[in-house]
Amino acid sequence: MISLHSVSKTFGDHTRSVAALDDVSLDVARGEIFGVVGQSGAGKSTLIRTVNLLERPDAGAVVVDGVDLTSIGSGQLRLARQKIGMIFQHFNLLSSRTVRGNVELALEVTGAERRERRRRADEILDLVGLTDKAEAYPGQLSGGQKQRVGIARALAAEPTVLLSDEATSALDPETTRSILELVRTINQQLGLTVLLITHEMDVVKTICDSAALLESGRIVEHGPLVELISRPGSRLAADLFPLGAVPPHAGNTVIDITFSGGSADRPVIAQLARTHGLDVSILGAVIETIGGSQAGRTRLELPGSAAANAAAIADLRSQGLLVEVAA
Ligand SMILES: Nc1ncnc2c1ncn2[C@@H]1O[C@H](COP(=O)(O)OP(=O)(O)OP(=O)(O)O)[C@@H](O)[C@H]1O
Repeated sequence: MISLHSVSKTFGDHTRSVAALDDVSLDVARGEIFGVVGQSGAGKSTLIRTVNLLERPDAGAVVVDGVDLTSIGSGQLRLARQKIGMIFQHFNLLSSRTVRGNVELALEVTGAERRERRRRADEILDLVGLTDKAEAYPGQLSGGQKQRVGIARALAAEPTVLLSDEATSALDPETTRSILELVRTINQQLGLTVLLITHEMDVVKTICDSAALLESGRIVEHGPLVELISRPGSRLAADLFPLGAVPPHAGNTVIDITFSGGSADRPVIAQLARTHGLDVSILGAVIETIGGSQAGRTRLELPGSAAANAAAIADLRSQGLLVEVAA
Protein backbone atom coordinates (compact mmCIF):
# COMPACT_ATOMS: atom_id res chain seq x y z
CA MET A 1 0.00 0.00 0.00
CA ILE A 2 2.88 2.33 0.85
CA SER A 3 6.28 1.68 -0.70
CA LEU A 4 9.39 3.74 -0.38
CA HIS A 5 12.06 2.76 -2.88
CA SER A 6 15.62 3.91 -2.10
CA VAL A 7 14.43 7.25 -0.76
CA SER A 8 17.09 9.79 0.22
CA LYS A 9 16.75 13.30 1.58
CA THR A 10 19.58 15.61 2.54
CA PHE A 11 19.16 18.96 4.26
CA GLY A 12 21.66 21.78 4.30
CA ASP A 13 23.92 23.64 1.95
CA HIS A 14 27.46 23.36 0.64
CA THR A 15 28.93 24.16 4.08
CA ARG A 16 27.01 21.58 6.13
CA SER A 17 24.62 18.83 5.15
CA VAL A 18 22.59 16.21 7.03
CA ALA A 19 21.41 12.99 5.40
CA ALA A 20 17.98 12.81 7.07
CA LEU A 21 17.05 9.75 4.96
CA ASP A 22 19.72 7.60 3.38
CA ASP A 23 18.54 5.02 0.84
CA VAL A 24 15.39 4.05 2.74
CA SER A 25 13.20 1.27 1.36
CA LEU A 26 10.03 0.26 3.17
CA ASP A 27 6.81 -1.61 2.40
CA VAL A 28 3.61 -1.18 4.38
CA ALA A 29 0.98 -3.77 3.48
CA ARG A 30 -2.65 -2.81 2.87
CA GLY A 31 -4.59 -2.72 6.13
CA GLU A 32 -1.65 -3.00 8.49
CA ILE A 33 -0.49 -0.66 11.23
CA PHE A 34 3.21 -0.03 10.78
CA GLY A 35 5.32 1.82 13.34
CA VAL A 36 8.65 3.51 12.74
CA VAL A 37 10.74 4.12 15.84
CA GLY A 38 14.08 5.79 16.33
CA GLN A 39 15.89 8.32 18.46
CA SER A 40 15.49 12.06 18.11
CA GLY A 41 17.07 13.15 14.83
CA ALA A 42 16.91 9.65 13.30
CA GLY A 43 14.76 10.94 10.43
CA LYS A 44 11.27 9.80 11.49
CA SER A 45 9.49 13.07 10.72
CA THR A 46 11.26 13.39 7.42
CA LEU A 47 10.27 9.83 6.54
CA ILE A 48 6.57 10.28 7.27
CA ARG A 49 6.52 13.64 5.48
CA THR A 50 7.92 12.08 2.33
CA VAL A 51 4.91 9.72 2.14
CA ASN A 52 2.56 12.54 1.17
CA LEU A 53 5.40 14.54 -0.34
CA LEU A 54 5.23 17.31 2.23
CA GLU A 55 8.94 16.63 1.93
CA ARG A 56 10.06 15.81 -1.60
CA PRO A 57 12.91 13.27 -1.61
CA ASP A 58 16.14 14.04 -3.48
CA ALA A 59 16.17 10.52 -4.85
CA GLY A 60 13.96 7.43 -4.87
CA ALA A 61 10.25 6.78 -5.39
CA VAL A 62 7.22 7.02 -3.10
CA VAL A 63 4.37 4.78 -4.21
CA VAL A 64 0.99 4.97 -2.42
CA ASP A 65 -1.85 2.71 -3.52
CA GLY A 66 -0.09 1.99 -6.79
CA VAL A 67 0.60 5.65 -7.69
CA ASP A 68 4.18 6.90 -7.83
CA LEU A 69 3.74 10.31 -6.19
CA THR A 70 7.22 11.42 -7.18
CA SER A 71 6.41 11.20 -10.88
CA ILE A 72 3.00 12.90 -11.13
CA GLY A 73 2.01 16.52 -11.68
CA SER A 74 0.67 18.89 -9.04
CA GLY A 75 -3.02 18.38 -9.97
CA GLN A 76 -2.79 14.62 -9.64
CA LEU A 77 -0.74 14.99 -6.47
CA ARG A 78 -3.48 17.11 -4.91
CA LEU A 79 -6.00 14.33 -5.63
CA ALA A 80 -3.65 11.62 -4.36
CA ARG A 81 -3.09 13.56 -1.12
CA GLN A 82 -6.84 13.53 -0.41
CA LYS A 83 -6.48 9.78 0.03
CA ILE A 84 -3.75 10.25 2.65
CA GLY A 85 -4.98 11.57 6.01
CA MET A 86 -2.53 12.83 8.61
CA ILE A 87 -2.65 13.46 12.35
CA PHE A 88 -0.13 15.43 14.37
CA GLN A 89 1.34 15.66 17.85
CA HIS A 90 -0.09 19.16 18.41
CA PHE A 91 -3.37 18.44 16.59
CA ASN A 92 -3.07 21.51 14.25
CA LEU A 93 -6.73 22.52 14.65
CA LEU A 94 -8.11 25.91 13.65
CA SER A 95 -9.05 27.62 16.92
CA SER A 96 -11.53 29.96 15.20
CA ARG A 97 -13.63 27.10 13.85
CA THR A 98 -15.93 24.75 15.70
CA VAL A 99 -15.20 21.04 15.88
CA ARG A 100 -17.60 20.45 12.98
CA GLY A 101 -16.05 23.37 11.10
CA ASN A 102 -12.59 21.85 11.46
CA VAL A 103 -13.78 18.56 10.02
CA GLU A 104 -15.68 20.28 7.21
CA LEU A 105 -12.54 22.19 6.30
CA ALA A 106 -10.95 18.97 5.10
CA LEU A 107 -13.93 18.47 2.80
CA GLU A 108 -13.86 21.95 1.29
CA VAL A 109 -10.76 21.10 -0.71
CA THR A 110 -12.51 18.04 -2.14
CA GLY A 111 -15.25 20.24 -3.63
CA ALA A 112 -18.03 18.51 -1.66
CA GLU A 113 -21.27 20.51 -1.38
CA ARG A 114 -22.21 22.20 1.88
CA ARG A 115 -24.96 19.76 2.82
CA GLU A 116 -22.77 16.78 1.99
CA ARG A 117 -19.91 18.27 4.01
CA ARG A 118 -22.15 18.59 7.03
CA ARG A 119 -23.55 15.09 6.65
CA ARG A 120 -20.09 13.59 6.36
CA ALA A 121 -18.67 15.66 9.23
CA ASP A 122 -21.48 14.54 11.55
CA GLU A 123 -21.04 10.93 10.47
CA ILE A 124 -17.34 10.96 11.21
CA LEU A 125 -17.78 12.86 14.50
CA ASP A 126 -20.10 10.08 15.55
CA LEU A 127 -17.42 7.52 14.66
CA VAL A 128 -14.84 9.25 16.88
CA GLY A 129 -17.36 9.78 19.71
CA LEU A 130 -17.65 13.57 19.53
CA THR A 131 -21.22 14.15 18.38
CA ASP A 132 -21.98 16.19 21.48
CA LYS A 133 -18.96 18.46 20.85
CA ALA A 134 -19.76 19.42 17.25
CA GLU A 135 -20.50 23.04 18.19
CA ALA A 136 -17.59 23.39 20.63
CA TYR A 137 -14.33 25.20 19.81
CA PRO A 138 -10.92 23.51 20.14
CA GLY A 139 -10.06 25.68 23.15
CA GLN A 140 -12.93 24.05 25.05
CA LEU A 141 -11.64 20.50 24.51
CA SER A 142 -9.23 18.20 26.34
CA GLY A 143 -6.10 16.95 24.56
CA GLY A 144 -7.69 13.60 23.81
CA GLN A 145 -10.80 15.26 22.41
CA LYS A 146 -8.64 17.53 20.24
CA GLN A 147 -6.88 14.49 18.82
CA ARG A 148 -10.27 12.90 18.10
CA VAL A 149 -11.11 16.00 16.07
CA GLY A 150 -7.74 15.62 14.33
CA ILE A 151 -8.60 12.03 13.51
CA ALA A 152 -12.09 12.99 12.30
CA ARG A 153 -10.58 15.67 10.06
CA ALA A 154 -8.00 13.22 8.71
CA LEU A 155 -10.73 10.68 7.92
CA ALA A 156 -13.25 13.13 6.46
CA ALA A 157 -12.23 12.69 2.83
CA GLU A 158 -12.30 8.89 3.19
CA PRO A 159 -8.57 8.27 2.86
CA THR A 160 -7.03 4.85 2.32
CA VAL A 161 -3.93 5.74 4.33
CA LEU A 162 -3.53 7.44 7.71
CA LEU A 163 -0.18 8.95 8.68
CA SER A 164 0.37 9.57 12.37
CA ASP A 165 3.19 11.92 13.41
CA GLU A 166 3.72 11.32 17.15
CA ALA A 167 -0.07 11.64 17.60
CA THR A 168 -0.09 10.55 21.23
CA SER A 169 3.16 12.14 22.42
CA ALA A 170 1.36 15.11 24.02
CA LEU A 171 -1.23 12.93 25.79
CA ASP A 172 -1.27 11.22 29.20
CA PRO A 173 -1.08 7.39 29.30
CA GLU A 174 -4.83 6.81 29.70
CA THR A 175 -5.77 9.19 26.88
CA THR A 176 -3.01 7.67 24.75
CA ARG A 177 -4.60 4.27 25.24
CA SER A 178 -8.05 5.50 24.20
CA ILE A 179 -6.67 7.24 21.09
CA LEU A 180 -4.72 4.11 20.13
CA GLU A 181 -7.88 2.06 20.57
CA LEU A 182 -9.67 4.45 18.25
CA VAL A 183 -6.91 4.15 15.65
CA ARG A 184 -7.11 0.36 15.89
CA THR A 185 -10.92 0.50 15.53
CA ILE A 186 -10.84 2.66 12.41
CA ASN A 187 -8.03 0.53 10.99
CA GLN A 188 -10.28 -2.52 11.36
CA GLN A 189 -13.63 -0.94 10.49
CA LEU A 190 -12.45 1.08 7.52
CA GLY A 191 -9.58 -1.15 6.38
CA LEU A 192 -7.29 1.85 6.66
CA THR A 193 -3.53 1.39 6.33
CA VAL A 194 -1.70 3.25 9.11
CA LEU A 195 1.91 4.41 9.15
CA LEU A 196 2.95 5.99 12.42
CA ILE A 197 6.13 7.40 13.82
CA THR A 198 6.77 7.46 17.52
CA HIS A 199 9.51 7.45 20.09
CA GLU A 200 7.28 5.44 22.45
CA MET A 201 7.83 1.69 22.31
CA ASP A 202 4.52 1.17 24.13
CA VAL A 203 2.65 2.67 21.17
CA VAL A 204 4.23 0.14 18.84
CA LYS A 205 3.55 -2.71 21.24
CA THR A 206 -0.06 -1.68 21.72
CA ILE A 207 -1.24 -1.34 18.14
CA CYS A 208 1.37 -2.08 15.50
CA ASP A 209 1.46 -5.19 13.34
CA SER A 210 4.96 -4.38 12.06
CA ALA A 211 7.76 -2.04 13.02
CA ALA A 212 10.99 -0.60 11.69
CA LEU A 213 13.96 0.91 13.51
CA LEU A 214 15.39 4.04 11.93
CA GLU A 215 18.92 5.13 12.83
CA SER A 216 20.81 8.04 11.26
CA GLY A 217 18.45 8.02 8.30
CA ARG A 218 18.68 4.29 7.62
CA ILE A 219 16.31 1.44 8.37
CA VAL A 220 18.43 -0.95 10.41
CA GLU A 221 15.76 -3.54 11.18
CA HIS A 222 12.12 -4.19 10.35
CA GLY A 223 9.48 -6.91 10.41
CA PRO A 224 6.18 -8.09 11.85
CA LEU A 225 6.12 -7.86 15.66
CA VAL A 226 5.35 -11.53 16.04
CA GLU A 227 8.55 -12.32 14.14
CA LEU A 228 10.67 -9.67 15.84
CA ILE A 229 9.92 -10.89 19.35
CA SER A 230 11.34 -14.30 18.49
CA ARG A 231 14.22 -13.05 16.32
CA PRO A 232 17.55 -13.79 18.02
CA GLY A 233 19.63 -10.67 18.67
CA SER A 234 16.90 -8.30 17.49
CA ARG A 235 17.47 -4.77 18.79
CA LEU A 236 13.85 -3.87 18.14
CA ALA A 237 12.72 -6.89 20.14
CA ALA A 238 15.07 -5.94 23.00
CA ASP A 239 13.57 -2.43 23.06
CA LEU A 240 9.98 -3.52 22.54
CA PHE A 241 10.02 -6.54 24.82
CA PRO A 242 12.82 -6.08 27.36
CA LEU A 243 13.62 -9.24 29.34
CA GLY A 244 14.26 -7.27 32.51
CA ALA A 245 16.99 -9.77 33.37
CA VAL A 246 18.83 -9.91 36.73
CA PRO A 247 22.59 -10.77 36.78
CA PRO A 248 23.51 -14.48 36.97
CA HIS A 249 25.98 -16.09 39.40
CA ALA A 250 29.56 -16.65 38.19
CA GLY A 251 30.28 -20.07 36.72
CA ASN A 252 26.67 -20.77 35.81
CA THR A 253 25.16 -20.98 32.32
CA VAL A 254 22.69 -18.45 31.01
CA ILE A 255 20.39 -19.43 28.17
CA ASP A 256 17.72 -17.52 26.29
CA ILE A 257 14.78 -19.58 25.09
CA THR A 258 12.52 -18.15 22.41
CA PHE A 259 8.91 -19.27 22.41
CA SER A 260 6.46 -18.87 19.60
CA GLY A 261 3.29 -20.57 18.43
CA GLY A 262 2.56 -23.82 20.28
CA SER A 263 5.73 -23.84 22.37
CA ALA A 264 4.53 -20.83 24.42
CA ASP A 265 1.98 -22.84 26.39
CA ARG A 266 4.09 -25.98 27.07
CA PRO A 267 5.58 -26.45 30.56
CA VAL A 268 9.11 -26.26 29.15
CA ILE A 269 10.89 -25.03 32.27
CA ALA A 270 9.23 -27.51 34.63
CA GLN A 271 10.11 -30.37 32.29
CA LEU A 272 13.70 -29.17 31.99
CA ALA A 273 14.12 -29.06 35.76
CA ARG A 274 12.50 -32.45 36.24
CA THR A 275 14.13 -34.38 33.40
CA HIS A 276 17.66 -33.12 34.05
CA GLY A 277 17.41 -32.62 37.80
CA LEU A 278 18.38 -28.95 37.46
CA ASP A 279 17.72 -26.05 39.83
CA VAL A 280 16.60 -23.65 37.13
CA SER A 281 16.37 -19.92 37.95
CA ILE A 282 14.33 -17.57 35.81
CA LEU A 283 16.40 -14.40 35.34
CA GLY A 284 13.95 -12.63 33.07
CA ALA A 285 10.98 -13.28 30.88
CA VAL A 286 8.66 -11.65 28.40
CA ILE A 287 5.63 -13.39 27.00
CA GLU A 288 3.23 -11.37 24.88
CA THR A 289 0.11 -12.09 22.89
CA ILE A 290 0.57 -10.57 19.45
CA GLY A 291 -2.02 -11.01 16.76
CA GLY A 292 -3.78 -13.65 18.85
CA SER A 293 -0.76 -15.94 19.32
CA GLN A 294 1.76 -16.03 22.12
CA ALA A 295 5.45 -15.36 21.67
CA GLY A 296 8.28 -14.47 23.97
CA ARG A 297 11.66 -15.11 25.46
CA THR A 298 12.86 -16.40 28.81
CA ARG A 299 16.35 -16.05 30.23
CA LEU A 300 17.29 -18.95 32.49
CA GLU A 301 20.25 -19.66 34.73
CA LEU A 302 21.39 -23.28 34.90
CA PRO A 303 23.90 -24.41 37.54
CA GLY A 304 27.37 -25.22 36.16
CA SER A 305 29.16 -24.66 32.87
CA ALA A 306 27.73 -24.77 29.35
CA ALA A 307 29.50 -28.11 28.82
CA ALA A 308 27.84 -29.54 31.93
CA ASN A 309 24.45 -28.39 30.60
CA ALA A 310 24.98 -29.60 27.02
CA ALA A 311 22.46 -32.44 27.30
CA ALA A 312 19.76 -30.16 28.74
CA ILE A 313 20.34 -27.57 25.99
CA ALA A 314 20.26 -30.28 23.29
CA ASP A 315 17.02 -31.57 24.78
CA LEU A 316 15.39 -28.12 24.54
CA ARG A 317 16.57 -27.72 20.95
CA SER A 318 15.21 -31.15 20.05
CA GLN A 319 11.77 -29.84 21.09
CA GLY A 320 12.04 -27.23 18.33
CA LEU A 321 12.86 -24.38 20.71
CA LEU A 322 15.36 -21.72 19.78
CA VAL A 323 18.04 -21.74 22.51
CA GLU A 324 20.94 -19.32 22.68
CA VAL A 325 23.71 -19.60 25.24
CA ALA A 326 24.04 -16.02 26.48
CA ALA A 327 26.82 -16.63 29.06
N1 LIG B 1 14.13 21.50 7.32
C1 LIG B 1 15.29 21.02 7.76
N2 LIG B 1 16.44 21.71 7.55
C2 LIG B 1 17.63 21.24 7.98
N3 LIG B 1 17.78 20.07 8.64
C3 LIG B 1 16.68 19.35 8.89
C4 LIG B 1 15.37 19.78 8.47
N4 LIG B 1 14.47 18.85 8.85
C5 LIG B 1 15.17 17.88 9.49
N5 LIG B 1 16.49 18.18 9.51
C6 LIG B 1 17.57 17.34 10.08
O1 LIG B 1 17.39 16.01 9.60
C7 LIG B 1 17.63 15.05 10.63
C8 LIG B 1 16.39 14.20 10.81
O2 LIG B 1 15.35 15.03 11.37
P1 LIG B 1 13.90 14.48 11.69
O3 LIG B 1 13.11 15.64 12.24
O4 LIG B 1 13.37 13.78 10.51
O5 LIG B 1 14.21 13.42 12.84
P2 LIG B 1 13.21 12.77 13.91
O6 LIG B 1 13.63 11.35 14.06
O7 LIG B 1 11.82 13.04 13.51
O8 LIG B 1 13.55 13.55 15.23
P3 LIG B 1 12.57 14.02 16.44
O9 LIG B 1 12.07 12.75 17.09
O10 LIG B 1 13.47 14.82 17.33
O11 LIG B 1 11.47 14.83 15.81
C9 LIG B 1 18.03 15.85 11.85
O12 LIG B 1 19.45 15.89 11.91
C10 LIG B 1 17.46 17.22 11.60
O13 LIG B 1 18.23 18.21 12.25
